Amino acid sequence: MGAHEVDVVVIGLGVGGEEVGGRLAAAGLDVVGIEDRLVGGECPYWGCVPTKMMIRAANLLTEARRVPGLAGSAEVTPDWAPVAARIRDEATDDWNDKVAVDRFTGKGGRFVRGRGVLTGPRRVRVGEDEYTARRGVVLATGTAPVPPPVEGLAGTPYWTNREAVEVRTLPASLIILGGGAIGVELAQVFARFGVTVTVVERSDRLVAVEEPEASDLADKALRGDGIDVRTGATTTRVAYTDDGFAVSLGDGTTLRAEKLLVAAGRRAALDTLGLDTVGLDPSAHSIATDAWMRAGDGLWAVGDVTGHGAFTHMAMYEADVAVRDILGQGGPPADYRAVPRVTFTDPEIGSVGLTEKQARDAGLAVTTGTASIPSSSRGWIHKAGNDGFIKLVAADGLLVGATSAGPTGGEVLAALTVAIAGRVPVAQLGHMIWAYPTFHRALGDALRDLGQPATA
Ligand SMILES: Cc1cc2nc3c(=O)[nH]c(=O)nc-3n(C[C@H](O)[C@H](O)[C@H](O)COP(=O)(O)OP(=O)(O)OC[C@H]3O[C@@H](n4cnc5c(N)ncnc54)[C@H](O)[C@@H]3O)c2cc1C
Ligand SMILES: NC(=O)c1ccc[n+]([C@@H]2O[C@H](COP(=O)([O-])OP(=O)(O)OC[C@H]3O[C@@H](n4cnc5c(N)ncnc54)[C@H](O)[C@@H]3O)[C@@H](O)[C@H]2O)c1
Repeated sequence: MGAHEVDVVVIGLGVGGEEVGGRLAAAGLDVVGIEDRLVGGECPYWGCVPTKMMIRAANLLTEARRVPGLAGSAEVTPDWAPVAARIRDEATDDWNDKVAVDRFTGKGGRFVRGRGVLTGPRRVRVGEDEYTARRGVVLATGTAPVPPPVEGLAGTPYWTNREAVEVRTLPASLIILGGGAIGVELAQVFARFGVTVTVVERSDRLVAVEEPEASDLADKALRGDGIDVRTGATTTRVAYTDDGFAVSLGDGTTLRAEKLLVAAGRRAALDTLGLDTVGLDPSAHSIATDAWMRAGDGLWAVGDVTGHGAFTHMAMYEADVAVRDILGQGGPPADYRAVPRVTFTDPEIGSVGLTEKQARDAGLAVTTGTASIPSSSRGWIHKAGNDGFIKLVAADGLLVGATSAGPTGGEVLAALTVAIAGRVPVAQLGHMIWAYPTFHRALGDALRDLGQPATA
């Protein structure tokens, strides 16, 4: 057992922890970074990066299928092998983090592979070693999938996003429990590669955290890909035999498939972190932080564990705030008014800030404006695959939320994010020049619908 004194200990070197640890080490602090799995975290190995490679491949297939009527003919033969190879060779190094560990130690950080546990204020144990951190400890331990409490599910070989990303040979059929971001993105990927997919969603709509119009669009898109979408569905039982999975629903239906993917939400695993030793609640859903990501004296938390939105850009943002606080560099504290998020279905669903309902529930005097992408100039030109819309939510002359769905919905979202973050008056947005014929020019239509005299 060794006792060590350092400046900062970072527990969890995923997206947020690697950013904090690397930057503090590069600034000259004595930093120990602890990671029990792979440095880089969920995003590069089982999350954003490989799933977006899968989506890129699936969308290529669909674009080729849209050739007839627009550009001739195309014969499309899906093959998962190049996708599986790309995930192994280009994204994950076959789930080896040597490059990431070297990146961290190259900045001067000291790396420890193991499970870090708080043992008191500014104190962390990993294996036989105990670290005292002069400046403090940063918690960046992310989230893990939560299997729903469905009879028979535990103990079956169901997939999480891990197995879905690692698959080499596609199953013939797949049931997905959960129609949130993971569920809808992966449903479309596998369906486009020829897998028979059923999505079972407990609430009455897909991507239920988004605007109802976005849920309708996702529903239409998934059904258009031949996916069997069951919303408002209660899963009562799961059984597994050599023939595969049988999922019983509350309406008496039994669904069968070769594989079952559970994408029913994720949660921070806080109960084994030793939070009680620093006066925090180990049974909490997330770690409460102030605007400088402080969770206590000499204690910071960043990324998924803070519960501000499980996104890589959020982990990076909060990492930056924490680093500036630890180094005493000042600058703006965390501001969550303009958090963008993109569900990478085809069409992409981007959103920022509040939904209409959230804004009304907050007591704001809300007005909305919408525009249809297929009726915009660019949408009409685009034709096949042009579905989408823009919805603006305004109050007191400012945008407080927006959704941008369409072929490049996530990219169009950038303008709306700037407008909300920069508090650009909607009157000013109405007089802006939007390039013709871009997808983002439909913002002018939505502003007109909002009552702004947008340039025609
Ligand atoms: C399938 C999928 C697709 C996604 N797609 C997107 C996307 O397109 N865009 C987007 O913005 N976000 C996406 N996300 C979310 C994104 O991956 C996360 O928001 C991001 O990884 C959060 O970073 P983090 O540092 O908070 O946590 P993580 O990346 O989860 O890292 C936490 C790390 O802490 C380690 N750890 C935990 N406990 C301990 C301990 N006690 N000791 C030592 N180490 C510990 C873990 O092993 C892990 O490596 C996706 C997620 C999934 C699952
Ligand atoms: N593009 C992106 O940015 C992206 C992509 C994937 C994941 N993520 C992040 O990862 C997080 C986790 O993703 P997720 O999709 O697992 O969670 P989620 O919380 O977004 O969605 C889970 C869904 O499962 C449903 N559900 C829960 N229990 C169920 C049950 N028993 N039967 C049927 N449905 C059930 C919920 O109603 C919900 O709609 C997301 O919230 C997101 O922040 C982001």
